[in-house]
Amino acid sequence: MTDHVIEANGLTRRFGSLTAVDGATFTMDAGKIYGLLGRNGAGKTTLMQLMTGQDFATDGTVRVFGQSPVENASVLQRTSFIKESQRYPDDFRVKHVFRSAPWFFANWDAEYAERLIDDFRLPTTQRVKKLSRGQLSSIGVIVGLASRAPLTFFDEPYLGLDAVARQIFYDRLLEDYAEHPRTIVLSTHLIDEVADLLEHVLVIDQGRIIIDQAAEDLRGTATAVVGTSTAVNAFVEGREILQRDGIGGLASVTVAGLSEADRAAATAAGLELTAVSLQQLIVRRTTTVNELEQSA
Ligand SMILES: Nc1ncnc2c1ncn2[C@@H]1O[C@H](COP(=O)(O)OP(=O)(O)OP(=O)(O)O)[C@@H](O)[C@H]1O
Repeated sequence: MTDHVIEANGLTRRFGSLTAVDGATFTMDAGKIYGLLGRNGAGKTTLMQLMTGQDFATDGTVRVFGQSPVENASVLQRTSFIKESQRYPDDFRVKHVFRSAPWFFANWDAEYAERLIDDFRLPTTQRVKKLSRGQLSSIGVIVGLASRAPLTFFDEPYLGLDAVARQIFYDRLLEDYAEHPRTIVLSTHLIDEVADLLEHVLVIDQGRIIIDQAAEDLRGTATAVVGTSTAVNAFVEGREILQRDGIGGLASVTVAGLSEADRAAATAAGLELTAVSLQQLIVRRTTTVNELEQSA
């Protein structure tokens, strides 16, 4: 027995000739915040639909709480999936969304939802279809937090949310997670904004999981080496290069995996080493050499 909340094995979803999710094998544990990151069309939403039983795998398996999620009430009652494209009945007002939420979520905390409604300044008597894009997103964020589901997915939850509302979301998420640990999967393009929240990162590119690593370890996997072109080029020779920039006689080259001895050697050679942000790292890992050259 393992305590994996999710176990995917060779999980694959094809749409005709397009493979949206391609042999994904990974696990997710209880009580961790995961980032599911990748470029547009990489397969993030499709993967989340497979994990929440809203779509069927073409090949491979996914087990959620040890079972298949498809039409499985015992799994789905423990899962909250907040989607950017969530639709509500036409005549629904904001308060109706929150009144109906306890039907779907066993752990729903109505008092907490009330507090979040105040934080996000949501007008409860307003019709949902009249809400602004950001207000609609705050409904999803509140439902995701107050549902306290043991497994919560946020798929791009903040379309239209302003910077203040996004910060409220991050703060509440961390506070509530500390009191009620659960598995949270955040899919987003705003990688730098959420970087400090994430404990583990899965990066999907063209349907394949290309990074599956603790965020802490991932941060140390790339370093920019800056200095004179001659010194930088000599140092990076034979290493895995993720990005190369330069101007005049100066160069900045991002390389993978430097040991302590490498770092000491770089410093001794008069080179400067700077950390690469999670966002920069992922951009570099999911950009082809051609695209990098074109953008240089
Ligand atoms: N129902 C479908 N029928 C055909 N193709 C689909 C379907 N759903 C998704 N796709 C395709 O599968 C690929 C992955 O799409 P998906 O929505 O999972 O990407 P994503 O990583 O969530 O992208 P984004 O960040 O832009 O939301 C895309 O090429 C998309 O066009």
